[in-house]
Amino acid sequence: MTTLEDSTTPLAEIGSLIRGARQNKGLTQAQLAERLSTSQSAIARIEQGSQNLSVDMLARISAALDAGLLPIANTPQRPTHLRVHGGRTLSGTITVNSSKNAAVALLCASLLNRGRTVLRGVANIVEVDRIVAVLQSIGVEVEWVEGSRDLEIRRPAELDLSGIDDDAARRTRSIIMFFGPLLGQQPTFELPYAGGCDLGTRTVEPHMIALRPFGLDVTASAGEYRAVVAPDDGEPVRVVLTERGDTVTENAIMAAAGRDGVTVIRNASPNYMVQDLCFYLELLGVEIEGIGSTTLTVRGRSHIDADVEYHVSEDPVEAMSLLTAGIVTDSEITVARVPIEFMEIELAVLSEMGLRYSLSPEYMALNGRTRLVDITVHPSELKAPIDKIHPMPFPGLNIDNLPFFALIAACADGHTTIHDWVYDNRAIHLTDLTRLGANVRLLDPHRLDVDGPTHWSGAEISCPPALRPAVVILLAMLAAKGTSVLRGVDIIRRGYEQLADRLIELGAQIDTFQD
Ligand SMILES: CC(=O)N[C@H]1[C@@H](OP(=O)(O)OP(=O)(O)OC[C@H]2O[C@@H](n3ccc(=O)[nH]c3=O)[C@H](O)[C@@H]2O)O[C@H](CO)[C@@H](O)[C@@H]1O
Ligand SMILES: C=C(OP(=O)(O)O)C(=O)O
Repeated sequence: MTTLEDSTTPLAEIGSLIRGARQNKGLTQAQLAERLSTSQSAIARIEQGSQNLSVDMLARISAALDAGLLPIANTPQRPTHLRVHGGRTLSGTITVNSSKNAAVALLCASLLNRGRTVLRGVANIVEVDRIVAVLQSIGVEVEWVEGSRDLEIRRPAELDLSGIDDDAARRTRSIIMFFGPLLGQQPTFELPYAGGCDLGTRTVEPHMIALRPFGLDVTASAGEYRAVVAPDDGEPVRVVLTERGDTVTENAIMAAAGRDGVTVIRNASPNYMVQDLCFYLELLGVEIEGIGSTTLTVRGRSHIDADVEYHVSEDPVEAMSLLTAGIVTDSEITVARVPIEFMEIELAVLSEMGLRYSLSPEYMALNGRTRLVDITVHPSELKAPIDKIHPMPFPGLNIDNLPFFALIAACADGHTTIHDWVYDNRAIHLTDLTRLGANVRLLDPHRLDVDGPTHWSGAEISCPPALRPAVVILLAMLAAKGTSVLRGVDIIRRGYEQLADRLIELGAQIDTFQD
Protein backbone atom coordinates (compact mmCIF):
# COMPACT_ATOMS: atom_id res chain seq x y z
CA MET A 1 0.00 0.00 0.00
CA THR A 2 1.33 3.46 -0.82
CA THR A 3 1.13 5.85 2.08
CA LEU A 4 1.65 9.58 2.04
CA GLU A 5 4.95 9.05 3.82
CA ASP A 6 6.27 6.79 1.03
CA SER A 7 5.61 9.53 -1.50
CA THR A 8 7.98 11.96 0.27
CA THR A 9 10.93 12.74 -1.97
CA PRO A 10 14.43 12.53 -0.52
CA LEU A 11 14.82 16.23 -1.34
CA ALA A 12 11.73 17.10 0.69
CA GLU A 13 13.12 15.05 3.61
CA ILE A 14 16.45 16.87 3.40
CA GLY A 15 14.64 20.20 3.07
CA SER A 16 12.61 19.47 6.17
CA LEU A 17 15.80 18.55 8.10
CA ILE A 18 17.42 21.78 6.99
CA ARG A 19 14.39 23.80 8.03
CA GLY A 20 14.37 22.11 11.44
CA ALA A 21 18.11 22.66 11.92
CA ARG A 22 17.81 26.30 10.87
CA GLN A 23 14.93 26.94 13.27
CA ASN A 24 16.81 25.16 15.99
CA LYS A 25 19.68 27.55 15.44
CA GLY A 26 17.27 30.49 15.61
CA LEU A 27 18.07 31.71 12.10
CA THR A 28 15.66 33.15 9.56
CA GLN A 29 15.85 32.00 5.94
CA ALA A 30 17.41 35.37 5.09
CA GLN A 31 20.11 34.96 7.75
CA LEU A 32 21.01 31.46 6.54
CA ALA A 33 21.03 32.74 2.95
CA GLU A 34 23.48 35.45 3.98
CA ARG A 35 25.82 32.90 5.59
CA LEU A 36 25.77 30.87 2.37
CA SER A 37 25.96 33.87 0.03
CA THR A 38 22.74 32.84 -1.64
CA SER A 39 19.20 34.22 -1.81
CA GLN A 40 16.34 33.73 0.64
CA SER A 41 14.22 32.26 -2.16
CA ALA A 42 16.90 29.62 -2.79
CA ILE A 43 16.74 28.63 0.88
CA ALA A 44 12.92 28.56 0.67
CA ARG A 45 13.13 26.22 -2.37
CA ILE A 46 15.71 24.00 -0.66
CA GLU A 47 13.53 23.70 2.43
CA GLN A 48 10.49 22.87 0.30
CA GLY A 49 12.47 20.14 -1.47
CA SER A 50 12.04 21.81 -4.85
CA GLN A 51 15.72 22.51 -5.55
CA ASN A 52 18.44 20.00 -6.37
CA LEU A 53 21.29 20.08 -3.89
CA SER A 54 24.93 19.29 -4.52
CA VAL A 55 26.89 17.45 -1.84
CA ASP A 56 29.06 20.54 -1.64
CA MET A 57 26.06 22.78 -0.90
CA LEU A 58 24.76 20.29 1.64
CA ALA A 59 28.14 20.33 3.38
CA ARG A 60 28.11 24.14 3.48
CA ILE A 61 24.59 24.22 4.89
CA SER A 62 25.57 21.61 7.42
CA ALA A 63 28.56 23.70 8.52
CA ALA A 64 26.52 26.93 8.64
CA LEU A 65 23.98 25.25 10.91
CA ASP A 66 26.41 23.08 12.94
CA ALA A 67 23.86 20.44 12.13
CA GLY A 68 25.65 17.28 11.08
CA LEU A 69 23.40 16.92 8.05
CA LEU A 70 26.12 14.80 6.40
CA PRO A 71 25.52 11.94 6.68
CA ILE A 72 21.81 12.55 7.03
CA ALA A 73 21.48 9.40 9.13
CA ASN A 74 23.53 11.09 11.87
CA THR A 75 21.31 14.12 12.10
CA PRO A 76 21.14 15.15 15.76
CA GLN A 77 17.48 16.04 15.86
CA ARG A 78 14.53 14.04 14.72
CA PRO A 79 11.62 16.27 13.80
CA THR A 80 8.13 15.30 14.85
CA HIS A 81 5.38 14.90 12.27
CA LEU A 82 1.61 14.63 12.53
CA ARG A 83 -0.66 12.39 10.46
CA VAL A 84 -4.17 13.81 10.48
CA HIS A 85 -7.25 11.84 9.44
CA GLY A 86 -9.48 14.80 8.71
CA GLY A 87 -13.09 15.49 7.89
CA ARG A 88 -14.35 14.42 11.32
CA THR A 89 -16.68 16.45 13.46
CA LEU A 90 -15.38 17.47 16.88
CA SER A 91 -17.37 17.68 20.09
CA GLY A 92 -16.92 18.51 23.76
CA THR A 93 -15.19 21.21 25.77
CA ILE A 94 -11.61 22.40 25.57
CA THR A 95 -10.01 24.84 27.98
CA VAL A 96 -7.78 27.75 27.04
CA ASN A 97 -4.31 27.74 28.61
CA SER A 98 -2.49 30.77 29.91
CA SER A 99 -0.73 32.91 27.36
CA LYS A 100 2.80 32.58 26.01
CA ASN A 101 3.12 36.31 25.60
CA ALA A 102 2.14 37.19 29.17
CA ALA A 103 4.34 34.41 30.54
CA VAL A 104 7.47 35.64 28.78
CA ALA A 105 6.86 39.24 29.87
CA LEU A 106 6.29 38.15 33.46
CA LEU A 107 9.43 36.02 33.46
CA CYS A 108 11.43 39.03 32.30
CA ALA A 109 9.71 41.28 34.85
CA SER A 110 10.62 38.89 37.66
CA LEU A 111 14.16 40.29 37.28
CA LEU A 112 12.86 43.46 38.96
CA ASN A 113 12.00 41.57 42.13
CA ARG A 114 14.58 40.62 44.75
CA GLY A 115 11.92 38.59 46.57
CA ARG A 116 10.24 35.37 45.46
CA THR A 117 7.89 35.39 42.49
CA VAL A 118 5.56 32.45 41.89
CA LEU A 119 3.89 32.48 38.49
CA ARG A 120 0.86 30.21 38.62
CA GLY A 121 -0.63 28.27 35.72
CA VAL A 122 2.20 28.81 33.25
CA ALA A 123 1.78 26.86 30.00
CA ASN A 124 4.49 24.27 29.43
CA ILE A 125 5.73 25.56 26.08
CA VAL A 126 9.09 25.95 24.41
CA GLU A 127 9.09 29.76 24.45
CA VAL A 128 8.81 29.62 28.25
CA ASP A 129 11.57 26.98 28.39
CA ARG A 130 13.85 29.27 26.41
CA ILE A 131 13.42 32.26 28.71
CA VAL A 132 13.72 30.00 31.76
CA ALA A 133 17.00 28.64 30.34
CA VAL A 134 18.27 32.17 29.82
CA LEU A 135 17.29 33.24 33.35
CA GLN A 136 18.93 30.16 34.85
CA SER A 137 22.10 30.80 32.86
CA ILE A 138 22.49 34.23 34.50
CA GLY A 139 22.03 32.82 37.99
CA VAL A 140 18.27 33.14 38.55
CA GLU A 141 16.73 30.17 40.38
CA VAL A 142 13.69 29.12 38.34
CA GLU A 143 11.94 25.87 39.13
CA TRP A 144 8.65 24.21 38.28
CA VAL A 145 6.80 23.44 41.50
CA GLU A 146 6.40 19.68 41.38
CA GLY A 147 3.10 18.39 40.03
CA SER A 148 1.93 21.88 39.07
CA ARG A 149 2.21 24.47 36.34
CA ASP A 150 3.69 26.96 38.75
CA LEU A 151 7.11 28.49 38.32
CA GLU A 152 9.00 29.68 41.36
CA ILE A 153 11.56 32.36 40.63
CA ARG A 154 14.21 33.92 42.85
CA ARG A 155 16.97 36.09 41.48
CA PRO A 156 20.47 36.40 43.02
CA ALA A 157 21.73 39.75 44.32
CA GLU A 158 24.08 39.98 41.32
CA LEU A 159 23.19 38.58 37.90
CA ASP A 160 25.92 36.81 35.92
CA LEU A 161 25.26 38.17 32.43
CA SER A 162 28.59 36.79 31.19
CA GLY A 163 27.19 33.26 31.58
CA ILE A 164 24.11 33.91 29.46
CA ASP A 165 22.87 30.95 27.37
CA ASP A 166 23.39 32.56 23.97
CA ASP A 167 21.77 29.72 22.11
CA ALA A 168 18.49 29.87 24.05
CA ALA A 169 18.53 33.69 23.97
CA ARG A 170 19.01 33.89 20.21
CA ARG A 171 16.03 31.63 19.56
CA THR A 172 13.57 34.02 21.17
CA ARG A 173 12.64 37.59 20.43
CA SER A 174 11.59 38.07 24.03
CA ILE A 175 15.22 38.47 25.18
CA ILE A 176 14.74 42.08 24.07
CA MET A 177 12.58 42.46 27.20
CA PHE A 178 15.64 42.08 29.44
CA PHE A 179 16.58 45.69 28.65
CA GLY A 180 13.72 47.27 30.61
CA PRO A 181 14.29 45.50 33.94
CA LEU A 182 18.09 45.56 33.69
CA LEU A 183 18.67 49.17 32.80
CA GLY A 184 18.01 50.44 36.31
CA GLN A 185 20.31 47.78 37.78
CA GLN A 186 23.53 47.79 35.77
CA PRO A 187 25.35 50.79 34.22
CA THR A 188 26.64 48.61 31.34
CA PHE A 189 25.64 45.18 30.08
CA GLU A 190 25.56 43.03 26.95
CA LEU A 191 22.76 40.91 25.54
CA PRO A 192 22.63 38.58 22.51
CA TYR A 193 20.55 39.59 19.48
CA ALA A 194 16.84 38.74 19.59
CA GLY A 195 15.58 35.88 17.34
CA GLY A 196 12.11 34.36 16.80
CA CYS A 197 9.80 32.95 14.09
CA ASP A 198 10.37 33.50 10.38
CA LEU A 199 8.03 36.46 9.92
CA GLY A 200 10.34 38.83 8.04
CA THR A 201 12.10 41.86 9.44
CA ARG A 202 11.01 42.90 12.92
CA THR A 203 12.93 45.94 13.95
CA VAL A 204 14.05 46.55 17.52
CA GLU A 205 14.39 50.28 16.86
CA PRO A 206 11.11 51.17 18.64
CA HIS A 207 12.56 49.56 21.79
CA MET A 208 15.68 51.68 21.53
CA ILE A 209 13.60 54.84 21.04
CA ALA A 210 11.36 53.92 23.99
CA LEU A 211 14.27 53.27 26.34
CA ARG A 212 16.41 56.26 25.41
CA PRO A 213 14.52 58.62 27.78
CA PHE A 214 15.64 56.29 30.61
CA GLY A 215 19.28 56.96 29.67
CA LEU A 216 19.86 53.77 27.66
CA ASP A 217 22.32 53.87 24.78
CA VAL A 218 22.74 50.69 22.75
CA THR A 219 25.25 49.79 20.08
CA ALA A 220 24.90 46.56 18.14
CA SER A 221 27.95 44.59 17.07
CA ALA A 222 29.04 40.99 16.46
CA GLY A 223 25.69 39.46 17.39
CA GLU A 224 25.37 41.45 20.60
CA TYR A 225 23.75 44.58 21.94
CA ARG A 226 26.04 46.66 24.17
CA ALA A 227 24.08 48.78 26.61
CA VAL A 228 25.35 51.80 28.51
CA VAL A 229 22.96 53.50 30.94
CA ALA A 230 23.30 57.07 32.17
CA PRO A 231 22.57 57.64 35.89
CA ASP A 232 18.93 58.39 36.72
CA ASP A 233 18.38 61.92 38.11
CA GLY A 234 14.91 60.98 39.45
CA GLU A 235 13.17 63.62 37.30
CA PRO A 236 9.85 62.65 35.64
CA VAL A 237 10.37 60.72 32.40
CA ARG A 238 8.08 61.07 29.42
CA VAL A 239 8.08 58.35 26.77
CA VAL A 240 6.25 58.56 23.46
CA LEU A 241 6.23 55.22 21.67
CA THR A 242 6.63 55.42 17.90
CA GLU A 243 4.76 52.10 17.54
CA ARG A 244 1.97 50.79 19.74
CA GLY A 245 3.81 47.48 20.05
CA ASP A 246 3.26 45.02 22.88
CA THR A 247 6.81 44.15 23.94
CA VAL A 248 8.05 47.70 23.45
CA THR A 249 5.31 48.90 25.82
CA GLU A 250 6.31 46.19 28.29
CA ASN A 251 9.95 47.20 28.07
CA ALA A 252 9.09 50.83 28.83
CA ILE A 253 6.81 49.79 31.72
CA MET A 254 9.54 47.60 33.23
CA ALA A 255 12.11 50.39 32.91
CA ALA A 256 9.62 52.74 34.61
CA ALA A 257 8.80 50.19 37.32
CA GLY A 258 12.46 49.87 38.31
CA ARG A 259 13.05 53.58 38.97
CA ASP A 260 11.98 55.91 41.76
CA GLY A 261 9.87 58.65 40.25
CA VAL A 262 7.13 59.10 37.73
CA THR A 263 7.11 57.96 34.13
CA VAL A 264 4.37 58.73 31.63
CA ILE A 265 4.15 56.42 28.61
CA ARG A 266 2.08 57.54 25.64
CA ASN A 267 0.87 55.42 22.71
CA ALA A 268 1.14 52.39 24.99
CA SER A 269 -0.35 49.08 23.90
CA PRO A 270 -3.27 48.15 26.19
CA ASN A 271 -3.13 44.53 24.98
CA TYR A 272 -3.66 41.47 27.18
CA MET A 273 0.00 40.67 27.95
CA VAL A 274 0.65 44.31 28.86
CA GLN A 275 -2.28 44.24 31.28
CA ASP A 276 -0.98 41.02 32.85
CA LEU A 277 2.41 42.62 33.33
CA CYS A 278 0.83 45.67 35.00
CA PHE A 279 -1.24 43.50 37.36
CA TYR A 280 1.92 41.67 38.46
CA LEU A 281 3.86 44.91 38.93
CA GLU A 282 1.05 46.28 41.08
CA LEU A 283 1.56 43.29 43.39
CA LEU A 284 5.21 44.36 43.63
CA GLY A 285 4.13 47.80 44.84
CA VAL A 286 4.49 49.66 41.55
CA GLU A 287 1.66 52.16 41.00
CA ILE A 288 0.22 52.24 37.50
CA GLU A 289 -2.60 54.47 36.33
CA GLY A 290 -4.35 53.92 33.02
CA ILE A 291 -4.11 50.12 32.71
CA GLY A 292 -6.08 49.15 29.60
CA SER A 293 -5.53 52.55 27.98
CA THR A 294 -2.86 54.08 25.74
CA THR A 295 -1.48 56.45 28.42
CA LEU A 296 0.17 54.90 31.44
CA THR A 297 1.51 56.76 34.46
CA VAL A 298 3.94 54.61 36.40
CA ARG A 299 5.39 55.31 39.84
CA GLY A 300 8.16 52.78 40.21
CA ARG A 301 10.58 51.67 42.92
CA SER A 302 14.32 51.21 42.53
CA HIS A 303 14.36 48.52 45.20
CA ILE A 304 11.62 45.88 45.01
CA ASP A 305 11.72 42.95 47.40
CA ALA A 306 8.33 41.24 47.68
CA ASP A 307 7.15 37.63 47.85
CA VAL A 308 4.26 37.46 45.41
CA GLU A 309 2.13 34.96 43.51
CA TYR A 310 0.46 35.79 40.25
CA HIS A 311 -1.87 33.72 38.04
CA VAL A 312 -1.05 34.22 34.35
CA SER A 313 -4.22 34.99 32.41
CA GLU A 314 -5.78 33.05 29.56
CA ASP A 315 -4.49 33.31 26.00
CA PRO A 316 -6.82 34.99 23.47
CA VAL A 317 -4.76 33.60 20.59
CA GLU A 318 -5.13 30.05 21.82
CA ALA A 319 -8.85 30.80 22.26
CA MET A 320 -9.03 31.90 18.62
CA SER A 321 -7.11 28.79 17.52
CA LEU A 322 -9.50 26.46 19.35
CA LEU A 323 -12.62 28.27 18.15
CA THR A 324 -11.24 27.94 14.61
CA ALA A 325 -10.89 24.17 15.09
CA GLY A 326 -14.63 24.01 15.82
CA ILE A 327 -15.62 26.41 13.06
CA VAL A 328 -13.70 24.78 10.20
CA THR A 329 -14.80 21.25 11.13
CA ASP A 330 -18.42 22.42 11.25
CA SER A 331 -18.65 21.22 14.84
CA GLU A 332 -20.33 22.23 18.04
CA ILE A 333 -17.60 22.65 20.67
CA THR A 334 -17.22 24.77 23.77
CA VAL A 335 -14.04 26.72 24.34
CA ALA A 336 -13.82 27.44 28.05
CA ARG A 337 -12.03 30.34 29.79
CA VAL A 338 -11.88 32.81 26.89
CA PRO A 339 -10.65 36.30 27.91
CA ILE A 340 -13.59 38.08 26.33
CA GLU A 341 -12.19 41.63 26.36
CA PHE A 342 -9.59 40.43 23.84
CA MET A 343 -11.94 38.47 21.58
CA GLU A 344 -14.81 40.92 21.08
CA ILE A 345 -13.75 42.21 17.68
CA GLU A 346 -12.95 38.73 16.40
CA LEU A 347 -16.43 37.60 17.49
CA ALA A 348 -18.05 40.64 15.87
CA VAL A 349 -16.34 39.85 12.55
CA LEU A 350 -17.25 36.16 12.82
CA SER A 351 -20.82 37.12 13.59
CA GLU A 352 -20.95 39.21 10.40
CA MET A 353 -19.66 36.14 8.58
CA GLY A 354 -22.65 34.17 9.86
CA LEU A 355 -21.08 32.27 12.75
CA ARG A 356 -23.60 31.14 15.34
CA TYR A 357 -22.21 31.00 18.85
CA SER A 358 -23.35 31.36 22.43
CA LEU A 359 -21.63 32.85 25.46
CA SER A 360 -21.78 31.81 29.11
CA PRO A 361 -22.13 34.50 31.78
CA GLU A 362 -18.82 36.22 32.54
CA TYR A 363 -16.61 35.04 35.39
CA MET A 364 -13.28 36.17 36.77
CA ALA A 365 -9.89 34.68 35.93
CA LEU A 366 -7.70 33.50 38.79
CA ASN A 367 -5.69 36.74 38.56
CA GLY A 368 -8.85 38.48 39.81
CA ARG A 369 -8.72 40.98 36.92
CA THR A 370 -9.41 39.35 33.56
CA ARG A 371 -13.03 38.67 32.50
CA LEU A 372 -13.64 35.18 31.08
CA VAL A 373 -16.51 33.45 29.26
CA ASP A 374 -17.09 30.01 27.76
CA ILE A 375 -17.93 30.19 24.06
CA THR A 376 -19.88 27.48 22.24
CA VAL A 377 -19.68 27.55 18.46
CA HIS A 378 -22.47 25.95 16.46
CA PRO A 379 -22.28 24.62 12.87
CA SER A 380 -22.98 27.65 10.65
CA GLU A 381 -23.37 28.73 7.03
CA LEU A 382 -20.42 31.09 6.69
CA LYS A 383 -20.25 33.90 4.16
CA ALA A 384 -17.32 36.12 3.23
CA PRO A 385 -17.26 39.53 4.94
CA ILE A 386 -17.94 42.58 2.78
CA ASP A 387 -14.75 44.37 3.78
CA LYS A 388 -11.18 43.13 3.99
CA ILE A 389 -10.04 41.66 7.29
CA HIS A 390 -7.03 43.35 8.85
CA PRO A 391 -5.49 43.45 12.33
CA MET A 392 -4.76 46.47 14.51
CA PRO A 393 -2.91 47.02 17.79
CA PHE A 394 -5.41 46.42 20.62
CA PRO A 395 -8.26 47.33 20.63
CA GLY A 396 -8.42 45.81 17.18
CA LEU A 397 -8.50 42.38 15.66
CA ASN A 398 -5.49 40.72 17.29
CA ILE A 399 -2.45 40.63 15.02
CA ASP A 400 -1.76 36.99 15.95
CA ASN A 401 -5.38 36.00 15.30
CA LEU A 402 -5.37 37.20 11.68
CA PRO A 403 -3.98 33.97 10.13
CA PHE A 404 -6.97 32.03 11.49
CA PHE A 405 -9.28 34.28 9.49
CA ALA A 406 -7.61 33.17 6.24
CA LEU A 407 -8.64 29.61 7.05
CA ILE A 408 -12.14 30.57 8.17
CA ALA A 409 -12.54 32.70 5.00
CA ALA A 410 -11.60 29.64 2.95
CA CYS A 411 -14.57 27.84 4.54
CA ALA A 412 -16.95 30.76 3.85
CA ASP A 413 -18.92 31.37 0.70
CA GLY A 414 -17.45 34.22 -1.36
CA HIS A 415 -14.39 36.37 -1.69
CA THR A 416 -12.33 37.69 1.23
CA THR A 417 -9.22 39.84 1.26
CA ILE A 418 -6.91 39.32 4.23
CA HIS A 419 -4.54 42.22 4.78
CA ASP A 420 -1.58 41.34 7.03
CA TRP A 421 0.11 44.76 7.02
CA VAL A 422 2.12 43.88 10.10
CA TYR A 423 4.41 41.04 9.10
CA ASP A 424 6.41 40.93 5.85
CA ASN A 425 6.66 37.18 5.72
CA ARG A 426 3.60 35.70 7.33
CA ALA A 427 0.89 35.77 4.66
CA ILE A 428 3.14 33.79 2.33
CA HIS A 429 3.03 30.80 4.69
CA LEU A 430 -0.76 30.74 4.39
CA THR A 431 -0.52 29.93 0.68
CA ASP A 432 0.20 26.36 1.85
CA LEU A 433 -3.59 26.17 2.25
CA THR A 434 -3.79 25.73 -1.54
CA ARG A 435 -2.11 22.34 -1.12
CA LEU A 436 -5.22 21.27 0.80
CA GLY A 437 -7.56 22.55 -1.90
CA ALA A 438 -8.15 26.17 -0.85
CA ASN A 439 -8.30 28.94 -3.42
CA VAL A 440 -5.80 31.36 -1.86
CA ARG A 441 -3.72 33.84 -3.85
CA LEU A 442 -0.94 36.05 -2.59
CA LEU A 443 -1.44 39.50 -4.13
CA ASP A 444 1.72 40.91 -2.55
CA PRO A 445 3.65 40.03 0.63
CA HIS A 446 0.87 41.48 2.75
CA ARG A 447 -2.41 40.66 1.01
CA LEU A 448 -4.16 37.38 0.38
CA ASP A 449 -7.27 36.80 -1.70
CA VAL A 450 -9.32 33.86 -0.50
CA ASP A 451 -12.28 32.38 -2.41
CA GLY A 452 -14.48 29.89 -0.60
CA PRO A 453 -16.00 27.57 0.19
CA THR A 454 -13.24 25.00 -0.14
CA HIS A 455 -13.56 21.33 -0.93
CA TRP A 456 -10.69 20.32 1.28
CA SER A 457 -8.55 17.31 0.47
CA GLY A 458 -5.63 15.73 2.35
CA ALA A 459 -2.02 16.50 1.45
CA GLU A 460 1.48 16.27 2.81
CA ILE A 461 3.01 19.61 3.80
CA SER A 462 6.17 20.76 5.57
CA CYS A 463 5.16 22.79 8.58
CA PRO A 464 5.57 26.54 7.95
CA PRO A 465 8.39 28.04 10.05
CA ALA A 466 6.01 30.43 11.83
CA LEU A 467 3.84 29.58 14.80
CA ARG A 468 0.35 30.71 13.78
CA PRO A 469 0.54 29.64 10.11
CA ALA A 470 1.74 26.23 11.37
CA VAL A 471 -1.39 25.87 13.50
CA VAL A 472 -3.59 27.16 10.68
CA ILE A 473 -2.33 24.38 8.40
CA LEU A 474 -2.90 21.78 11.12
CA LEU A 475 -6.47 22.99 11.63
CA ALA A 476 -7.11 22.98 7.86
CA MET A 477 -5.99 19.35 7.88
CA LEU A 478 -8.71 18.63 10.46
CA ALA A 479 -11.21 20.02 7.95
CA ALA A 480 -9.76 18.09 4.99
CA LYS A 481 -11.33 14.71 4.29
CA GLY A 482 -8.70 11.98 3.96
CA THR A 483 -5.22 11.71 5.36
CA SER A 484 -2.76 14.58 5.62
CA VAL A 485 0.76 14.71 6.94
CA LEU A 486 2.27 17.81 8.54
CA ARG A 487 6.02 17.41 8.72
CA GLY A 488 8.29 19.08 11.26
CA VAL A 489 5.68 20.40 13.70
CA ASP A 490 8.03 21.11 16.60
CA ILE A 491 7.53 24.84 16.17
CA ILE A 492 3.95 24.48 17.42
CA ARG A 493 5.28 23.67 20.89
CA ARG A 494 6.80 27.15 21.02
CA GLY A 495 3.34 28.51 21.80
CA TYR A 496 0.92 25.61 22.41
CA GLU A 497 1.01 22.92 25.08
CA GLN A 498 0.00 19.48 23.79
CA LEU A 499 -2.21 20.90 21.08
CA ALA A 500 -2.57 17.65 19.13
CA ASP A 501 -3.46 15.67 22.26
CA ARG A 502 -6.06 18.21 23.28
CA LEU A 503 -7.63 18.18 19.81
CA ILE A 504 -7.72 14.37 20.02
CA GLU A 505 -9.78 14.73 23.20
CA LEU A 506 -12.34 16.60 21.08
CA GLY A 507 -12.47 13.68 18.65
CA ALA A 508 -9.76 14.61 16.16
CA GLN A 509 -7.74 11.72 14.74
CA ILE A 510 -4.08 12.68 14.83
CA ASP A 511 -1.04 10.38 15.09
CA THR A 512 2.39 11.66 16.03
CA PHE A 513 5.45 10.05 14.46
CA GLN A 514 9.13 10.61 13.79
CA ASP A 515 11.23 9.36 10.90
C1 LIG B 1 6.14 38.13 23.06
C2 LIG B 1 5.03 38.94 22.47
O1 LIG B 1 4.28 39.56 23.18
N1 LIG B 1 4.90 38.87 21.15
C3 LIG B 1 3.84 39.59 20.48
C4 LIG B 1 4.28 41.02 20.28
O2 LIG B 1 5.53 40.98 19.65
P1 LIG B 1 6.38 42.32 19.54
O3 LIG B 1 5.93 43.32 20.54
O4 LIG B 1 7.81 41.90 19.56
O5 LIG B 1 5.98 42.81 18.11
P2 LIG B 1 6.78 43.80 17.19
O6 LIG B 1 7.24 44.95 17.98
O7 LIG B 1 7.78 43.02 16.40
O8 LIG B 1 5.58 44.26 16.26
C5 LIG B 1 5.17 43.40 15.25
C6 LIG B 1 5.25 44.12 13.95
O9 LIG B 1 4.26 45.11 13.94
C7 LIG B 1 4.79 46.35 13.58
N2 LIG B 1 3.98 47.35 14.30
C8 LIG B 1 3.52 47.09 15.57
C9 LIG B 1 2.75 48.04 16.22
C10 LIG B 1 2.48 49.27 15.58
O10 LIG B 1 1.82 50.14 16.14
N3 LIG B 1 2.98 49.48 14.33
C11 LIG B 1 3.72 48.55 13.68
O11 LIG B 1 4.15 48.77 12.55
C12 LIG B 1 6.24 46.27 14.00
O12 LIG B 1 7.07 47.14 13.26
C13 LIG B 1 6.59 44.82 13.71
O13 LIG B 1 6.96 44.63 12.36
O14 LIG B 1 3.35 41.74 19.50
C14 LIG B 1 3.10 41.20 18.20
C15 LIG B 1 2.06 42.10 17.56
O15 LIG B 1 0.90 42.13 18.36
C16 LIG B 1 2.61 39.77 18.33
O16 LIG B 1 2.50 39.21 17.04
C17 LIG B 1 3.56 38.93 19.15
O17 LIG B 1 2.98 37.67 19.42
C1 LIG C 1 4.60 36.28 16.44
C2 LIG C 1 4.35 35.68 17.59
O1 LIG C 1 5.10 35.73 18.72
P1 LIG C 1 6.61 36.18 19.00
O2 LIG C 1 6.59 37.62 19.30
O3 LIG C 1 6.95 35.34 20.20
O4 LIG C 1 7.41 35.81 17.77
C3 LIG C 1 3.10 34.92 17.81
O5 LIG C 1 2.83 34.58 18.97
O6 LIG C 1 2.39 34.63 16.84
